Amino acid sequence: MHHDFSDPTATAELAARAIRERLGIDRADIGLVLGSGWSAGADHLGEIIGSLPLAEIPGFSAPVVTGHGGDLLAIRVSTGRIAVVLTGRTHLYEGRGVEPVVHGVRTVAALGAGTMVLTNGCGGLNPSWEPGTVVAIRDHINLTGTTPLRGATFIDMTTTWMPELVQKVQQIDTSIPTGVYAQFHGPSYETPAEVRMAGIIGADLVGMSTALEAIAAREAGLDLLGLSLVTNLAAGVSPEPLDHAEVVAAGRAAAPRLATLLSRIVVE
Ligand SMILES: Nc1nc2[nH]c(I)nc2c(=O)[nH]1
Repeated sequence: MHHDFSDPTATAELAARAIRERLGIDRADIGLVLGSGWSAGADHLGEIIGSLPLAEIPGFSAPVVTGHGGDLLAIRVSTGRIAVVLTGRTHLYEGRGVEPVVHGVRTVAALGAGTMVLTNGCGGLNPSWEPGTVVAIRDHINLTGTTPLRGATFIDMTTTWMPELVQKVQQIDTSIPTGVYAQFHGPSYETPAEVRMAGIIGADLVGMSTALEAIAAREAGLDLLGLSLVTNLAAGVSPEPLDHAEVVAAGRAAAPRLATLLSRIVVE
């Protein structure tokens, strides 16, 4: 499939055209990326208009993380708005460069959407945030050493994570705290020392996605909301070593609540 990112905007337009033609929609109002643990997030959003394997859309690839959907869904929510849902994402650690990582965000913008919801699974630094805790991202720290921006694109990042959308989430569910998300390159999890560093520089969450997508969303002028599912305590926060089975179990247990939360955010 098409993986020419010499002109990322043109590739996003190609992807948007393929989605319009194949799914019979002329635009989208909101885009969502479903990260680890959020796969049920699309279940109650509305009537599925159609779906496409990501690998069939220009610029996208099948996810390398098994168990992650790998489709793009178009859904008509009850208000008549169109949601485009990406049930998989490309991570920086796949070594394809930064453009494929943010291609989903740019494609959603090319479809005319005004809002982007990025969800992810992550490690938590706060010991009281048990696996299954949902945290609304209020700011991020990009520790990847790269960026999707090229040239003199000095964009302001002050309100990258739209405060009004964070407030909306907290009105929907007052138990949801806010936090600062730090993106590491991955694919290794952090060492305890790296987790301590992340805490010292102000992070509450550590992950391997989302910050680069947020930069692209800011560049595209999308209103952005980020929701993290704490699937594990970050390395060193608890004496237990990281256990992938625990990550999967925490995501599965939280799934019904996440689906309800997303549907209320999208519809209200
Ligand atoms: N970097 C990082 N990414 C993650 N993704 C998940 I799920 N848990 C973690 C974690 O503890 N650290």
